[in-house]
Amino acid sequence: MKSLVLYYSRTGTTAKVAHALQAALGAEIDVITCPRYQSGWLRYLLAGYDSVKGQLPAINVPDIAFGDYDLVILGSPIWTSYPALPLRSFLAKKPQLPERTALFFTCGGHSPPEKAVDCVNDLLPVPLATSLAIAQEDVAEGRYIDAVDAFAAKLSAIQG
Ligand SMILES: Cc1cc2nc3c(=O)[nH]c(=O)nc-3n(C[C@H](O)[C@H](O)[C@H](O)COP(=O)(O)O)c2cc1C
Repeated sequence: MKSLVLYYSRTGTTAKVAHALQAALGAEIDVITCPRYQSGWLRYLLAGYDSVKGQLPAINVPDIAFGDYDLVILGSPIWTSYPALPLRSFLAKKPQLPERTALFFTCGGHSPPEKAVDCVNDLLPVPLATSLAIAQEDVAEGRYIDAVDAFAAKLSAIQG
């Protein structure tokens, strides 16, 4: 079974979870980048402003045939209660994702992830197989490995 973890991360939290998930699944991994929000406070404010406006940024996406995978797991932070704009830009391009697509978010923990999960489901032709949300604080303090392992076990069962 061929699986791919594809993530966007502005400050490294989502990247940590993505790499732990890759290791747990023996998956391939790749990244979406977005120069517009790269680093610093001004870029943070811009990310928040654009997110409220729903203004989708230019992104760099790896040149991969996503449909060739049995399972693709998307990863992203939550911004203003929604998926971070670079993931929304990616989904707006209507990539050919496999039927089994899953999702994880990292978040500050001050807004429930349901709205962001619904937003991704609205942008996909087939509903997500499953999803996970992990708080940034838990990642920073190393309390995410059990959740990632449980998620990986669930994903392996989905893969069959
Ligand atoms: C512009 C912006 C808006 C955010 N909005 C939310 C939010 O609505 N709810 C929440 O729980 N966290 C929010 N966060 C916090 C991020 O989701 C959290 O810090 C995440 O783990 C960062 O992931 P990263 O390090 O991979 O970029 C926001 C962060 C940014 C930059």
